[in-house]
Amino acid sequence: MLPVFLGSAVRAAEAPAIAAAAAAGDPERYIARAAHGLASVILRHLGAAGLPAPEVSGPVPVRREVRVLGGAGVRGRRVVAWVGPGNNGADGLHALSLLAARGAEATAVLVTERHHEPGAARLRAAGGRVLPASGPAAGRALARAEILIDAALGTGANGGIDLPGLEAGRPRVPASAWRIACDVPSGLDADHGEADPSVPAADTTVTFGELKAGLLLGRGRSLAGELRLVRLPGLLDPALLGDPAFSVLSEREAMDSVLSPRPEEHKYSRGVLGLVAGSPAYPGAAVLAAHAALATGVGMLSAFTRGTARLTFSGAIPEAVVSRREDAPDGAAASRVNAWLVGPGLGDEPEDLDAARRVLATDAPVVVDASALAVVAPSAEPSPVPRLLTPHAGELRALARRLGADWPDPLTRPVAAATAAAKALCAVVLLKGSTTLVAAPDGGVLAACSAGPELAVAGSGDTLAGLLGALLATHAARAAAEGRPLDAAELQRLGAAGAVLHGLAATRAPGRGAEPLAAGLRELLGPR
Ligand SMILES: NC(=O)C1=CN([C@@H]2O[C@H](COP(=O)(O)OP(=O)(O)OC[C@H]3O[C@@H](n4cnc5c(N)ncnc54)[C@H](OP(=O)(O)O)[C@@H]3O)[C@@H](O)[C@H]2O)[C@@H](O)CC1
Ligand SMILES: Nc1ncnc2c1ncn2[C@@H]1O[C@H](COP(=O)(O)OP(=O)(O)O)[C@@H](O)[C@H]1O
Repeated sequence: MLPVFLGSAVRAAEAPAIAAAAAAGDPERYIARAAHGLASVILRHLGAAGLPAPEVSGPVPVRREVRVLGGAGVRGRRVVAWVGPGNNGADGLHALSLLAARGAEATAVLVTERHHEPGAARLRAAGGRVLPASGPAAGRALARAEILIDAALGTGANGGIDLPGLEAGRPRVPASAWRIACDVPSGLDADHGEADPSVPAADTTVTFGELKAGLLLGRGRSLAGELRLVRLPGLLDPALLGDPAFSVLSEREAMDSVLSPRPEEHKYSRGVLGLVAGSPAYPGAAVLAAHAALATGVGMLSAFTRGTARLTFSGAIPEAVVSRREDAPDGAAASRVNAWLVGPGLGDEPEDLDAARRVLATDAPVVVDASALAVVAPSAEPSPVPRLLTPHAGELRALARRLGADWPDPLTRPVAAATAAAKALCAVVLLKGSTTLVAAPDGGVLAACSAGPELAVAGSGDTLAGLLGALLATHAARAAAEGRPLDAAELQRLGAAGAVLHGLAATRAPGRGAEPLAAGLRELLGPR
């Protein structure tokens, strides 16, 4: 898991080391190291060697398009940096001088009058140019740029960007230029990912010290592009850094959460999922959830649906045992259920909501999705097995309204919103979005960043719900065999794993829309 911190926490945690370096007569110690990391990422991208490897992480487990420039080597490459007034600009100047020393045609475009003079002097000494943004030479350099480094503002940015040089230069950069942000795209809020329309988008962001939450939340997810982390050992004071805002689950960790059946297992020992879903108005959601559960791997699917949805469901999912809705959760077909999924296409008639309430009153693990969220009530006590709730931002807002809860807004403060809801409801709350956050009642948050916008289709949430139901059922069965219940931490991890797998499945799906996602999941997980 990769920890992610608020940008403001990283900024606070670097202050003592920076002050100490300055007091020791070495004020540029960390700037030089950050610049070395930035230049090294650019050189590697160009297939050029020349700098000893810094601590650069491999790609962060966040779904991105990686842009590759044609050609090889750095010699003669036209690299231009927007350079601002603070240390971010200083990083850019130092990185440019490293590239200039290796033969790049390096140009700093000063977007403010104030800038880091030693960095500018070093760039000139290495053969690079330093130009004011207002002059014609800067315009010409920008118009020919192959690589554009955004070093205008870093974590010291406050308010909207007011950098006339940046504003004027932006339209003149060729669309083909590789845009690389130094630490954060200029003007992006590094805590929450808020950004006004003036924030320039990057293809790649090279960030320093630790990953900043704003790069993964809100607009940051698309503005930051591919992420590279350059660690600067000794820079950050752990006491000031505090706990991560959240941690990103890797693909490997997600894949490892899927249990393979043991040779001696039978359908009941493997895990039975009780599916309370589908209604005459929404028969398809139950089918989508069922396909995803079967693709993830359950021993048996016991579905409880009503009206004409029963026929639709039986026809589509021949291996499921299909019962009447009123038989959940007490009928014979429910006796072996290890975990429940309630909600996809459930409907909101009184009988639908009654069924959801009955399932929530059991002490089996349950995924609560879609309209079943309407029966969730606050709880002072955790149930023996916590619930996994799967709202998107709109559903979480509706839940807060119904309960009269004063939770932060899930769109602008998703980490705080999911955490507040998890605490108030004593449940694991999986807040769906382009970055999906999974909060546990004890306050820890995990994140899944594998999803792309192709998941923004009706029915993809039903697929996620089925996937999550299968993970819960198989793990609950395994835990029961070991004589223990699933705890909140396990449920949270399974929630995050499911969200990561959902995003990965979309990359393997044979077509667009929600229906092919289950095939993508089968392809991803192989026979289980
Ligand atoms: N420190 C280190 O050794 C290390 C730090 N690192 C690097 O330092 C970066 C942080 O540097 P930083 O603290 O100097 O802040 P930075 O983001 O460059 O800008 C602040 C300047 O911009 C100005 N300004 C602010 N908002 C503005 C606006 N809206 N419109 C216009 N101007 C605005 C602001 O002016 P002020 O408002 O204070 O008058 C101030 O002059 C960090 O992101 C990383 O890249 C790495 O090298 C690792 C080691
Ligand atoms: N822009 C996006 N990028 C990545 N994932 C997305 C995006 N939009 C939606 N998703 C994912 O798609 C799913 C949509 O779920 P939901 O809104 O419940 O849809 P439905 O109920 O119609 O099936 C969620 O898992 C969400 O995280």
